[in-house]
Amino acid sequence: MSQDLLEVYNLTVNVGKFSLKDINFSMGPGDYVIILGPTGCGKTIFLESIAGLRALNKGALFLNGKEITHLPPEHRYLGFAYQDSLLYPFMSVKENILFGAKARKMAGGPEILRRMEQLAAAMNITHLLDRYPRFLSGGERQRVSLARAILTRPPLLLLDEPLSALDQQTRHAMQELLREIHHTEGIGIIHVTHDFSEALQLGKRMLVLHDGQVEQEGEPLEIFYHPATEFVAKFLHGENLIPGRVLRQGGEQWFEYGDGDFLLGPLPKNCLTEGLSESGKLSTLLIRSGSIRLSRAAEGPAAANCWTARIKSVMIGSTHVDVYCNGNGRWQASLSLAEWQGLDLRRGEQVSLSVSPEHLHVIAQ
Ligand SMILES: Nc1ncnc2c1ncn2[C@@H]1O[C@H](COP(=O)(O)OP(=O)(O)OP(=O)(O)O)[C@@H](O)[C@H]1O
Repeated sequence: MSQDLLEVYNLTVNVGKFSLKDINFSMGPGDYVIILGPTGCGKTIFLESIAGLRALNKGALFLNGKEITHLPPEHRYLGFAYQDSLLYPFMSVKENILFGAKARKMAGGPEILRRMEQLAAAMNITHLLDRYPRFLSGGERQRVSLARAILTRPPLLLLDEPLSALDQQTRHAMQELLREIHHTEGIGIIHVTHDFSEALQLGKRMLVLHDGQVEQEGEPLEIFYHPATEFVAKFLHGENLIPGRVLRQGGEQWFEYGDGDFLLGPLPKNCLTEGLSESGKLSTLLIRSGSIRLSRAAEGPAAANCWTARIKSVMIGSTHVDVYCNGNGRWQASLSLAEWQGLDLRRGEQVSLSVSPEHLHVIAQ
């Protein structure tokens, strides 16, 4: 039986008025886990608790089956890269990168120097090795911090927004490098980010934190299309969130909104929080903007899950176009630039909007 790399039981940490509350979590040796959440939800405190930089008020931590709850940080041998780098100002870049290895009495050998040079080359910081941190840009400091955290091949790497200061091109290159390091070296990674597209690029698993608690856990795309709560839906920019009620008709369930004037469905079997249709409770429908089809206004009787609307505004991006429409509510549809050009539509024109039932997702309020 393969052992978990990290097990977290009922982790509770109080810092001033803030608390991380009863977090339970485990990950295998090769897992890449994303921690996502708004500012102040406790992402850094969570990483710091695992690293041993914050004492637990309650709970226990195990690394490779061994309890580390009370072990000092330097005996946990984890890698940690902070968002703001935290490099030692009186050490050169090279000395900073080698610092962790030195603390573990690994420095000096040709092998560790070769690895340092390889990492520096991969991160494009070879030319900076003799510089001091104050003469580096924010993005350069982040790359040095990452090289320092990875150098000793820790079993678990904790990354706190490690790519936030990088321009888009360097960020993509570093995401690629992180993926490669994770793949080839089998290092487990917990990566904190605000950026959902980064979560999609890197993580197979994601924890969404909210106010010190785990709000939802799962695969990033699954959470994107099927958020468990309104908070998660809104945090992941749920474009079309419509208040209404779930109705049972025959053996099927439908979503009624707009004071009972409109119906969408039947709802897919897997999208409901239990008992919603029986209780008649207010709930919220989510339709992702990419799941709404937009076409020139159709003639003839309206089909199921198809309605007429008028284009209110259009936002043209480099790869896709967001079209905002009014009709049976307010809607945002997202099209590829090529699709939009093919339709040749303007603001104020009438369009048909439609959605397939499998793209309807209901959240309890
Ligand atoms: N030393 C401290 N004393 C009191 N409160 C603190 C202390 N350190 C952090 N906090 C508070 O704990 C909460 C969680 O902080 P944390 O840094 O973990 O948030 P975060 O999710 O990492 O935020 P961000 O995305 O902005 O980095 C915040 O409200 C913060 O103000």
